[in-house]
Amino acid sequence: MMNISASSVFQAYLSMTASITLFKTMLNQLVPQQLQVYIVTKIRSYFRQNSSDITLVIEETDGMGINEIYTAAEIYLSTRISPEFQRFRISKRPKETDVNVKFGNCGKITDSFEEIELVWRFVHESNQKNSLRFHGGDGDGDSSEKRYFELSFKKQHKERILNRYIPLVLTVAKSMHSEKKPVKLHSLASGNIYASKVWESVNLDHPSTFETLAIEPALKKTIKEDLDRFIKRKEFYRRVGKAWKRGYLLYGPPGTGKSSLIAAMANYLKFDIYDLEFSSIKRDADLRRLLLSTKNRSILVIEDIDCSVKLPDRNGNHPNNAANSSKMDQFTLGGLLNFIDGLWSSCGDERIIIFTTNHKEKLDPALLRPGRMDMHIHMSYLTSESFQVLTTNYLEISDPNYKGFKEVKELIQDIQITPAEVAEQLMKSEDPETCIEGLVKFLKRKRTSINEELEKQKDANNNTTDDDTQLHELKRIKL
Ligand SMILES: Nc1ncnc2c1ncn2[C@@H]1O[C@H](COP(=O)(O)OP(=O)(O)OP(=O)(O)O)[C@@H](O)[C@H]1O
Repeated sequence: MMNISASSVFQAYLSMTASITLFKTMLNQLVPQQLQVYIVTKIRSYFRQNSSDITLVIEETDGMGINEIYTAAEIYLSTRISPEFQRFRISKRPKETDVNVKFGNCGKITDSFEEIELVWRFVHESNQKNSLRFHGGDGDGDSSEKRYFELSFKKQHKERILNRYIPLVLTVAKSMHSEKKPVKLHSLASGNIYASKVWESVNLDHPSTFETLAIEPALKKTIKEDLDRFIKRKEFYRRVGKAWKRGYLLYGPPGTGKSSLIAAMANYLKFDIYDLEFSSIKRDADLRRLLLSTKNRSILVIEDIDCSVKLPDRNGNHPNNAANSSKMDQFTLGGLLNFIDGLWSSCGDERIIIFTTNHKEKLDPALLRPGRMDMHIHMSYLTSESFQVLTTNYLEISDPNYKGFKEVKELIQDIQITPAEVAEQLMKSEDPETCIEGLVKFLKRKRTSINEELEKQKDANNNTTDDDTQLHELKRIKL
């Protein structure tokens, strides 16, 4: 038996390392870089590729911009990482809840589709380091770097892969992406009044959800069902030839949760919000440009429609008599309505538009015409049931018989109080009992002041009626 000592193994290792180093140096000196890359690529593809196979190359960019298939593949393949992988890339953007895990040092990723075996590879070429390597790093953004996926499969499946598998990858990635993406709030960038307005966005940081919303449970259910139906009905809208959009009018006193409901809808659907402030728009042309730059799957919000701008009527008659101003610089109600009904909604998909107002009665009837706003939602004062939602959220108390609740509910029935007012009281202490005691006192004070005001009005009108029913009705008038 041959006796091999540790030192002889070590010597052999040293000489082999020296030979490899010498070979590499000679290769680098004698063979130009680009030729090296070419040779390595050829050798690699020779070993990898079977002649009956075909390989699709999906580059990160197509020379003009991001290649959507590349981005989709990255997202899609993150779900296909097998347990034997040893190297991963992880990332997390602000407001994202999950950590994104992508493959790193990638040998190959196998997938199957309709019993077709597919092999994905991720390739990262970097000319900067004179090397070609399989790599998963994000790199430093150097333009000499090239990243792409290779997708290999049997030639005969080419049509099925191109027509069915790739679209599937795109769809899966789209839904995964929209689930994870933070909801954005776009508003008009302020600045030079002469410059064109543009949208600027921040992450919507509004924690409101349907669970935290203190509104009548039946109304909540109706709104959620309406949204669900809207989202599912792409084919329906197409069939009946209507733009895939839905309009909601939210009306009710300040502090009843109109803005909170909008945020809850956006969080529920994962739709971005475009907050359109009318007062900063001067012409139809600006409105058109801004609306056309909104994205699909979004909610366009126009708050306080009754007071944001003095809307001219459909014939262009301005309330302040705009006889002097040319029609070109006017922002007209017609311009807005045409866009809601026409061009804007039909050149995009999954559009929601929401108007809010504290005074529905002041709105131009053209806005309220049937078919324009699909659903009118009345946001009303607090009820016993919605009070319970607030206590669950603010005090973490869901027991309907908790000390003091009975009294609060009786007072709520007697006077009109907004969720915002009660929410404020419930935040005054960390101790629930103290909060409820404070709320009872607040509601009693409010009731007293309402009664006093009513008495004053009665005296002023010389109204001596003792009719209790009338007094009760008067009590429901909000101060
Ligand atoms: N229905 C509600 N459910 C839960 N919280 C509410 C509700 N209504 C109001 N609030 C609380 O009051 C605050 C103000 O409410 P919000 O801005 O949504 O009311 P609004 O009706 O839009 O008022 P405005 O008409 O003045 O814009 C919210 O941040 C929220 O904390």
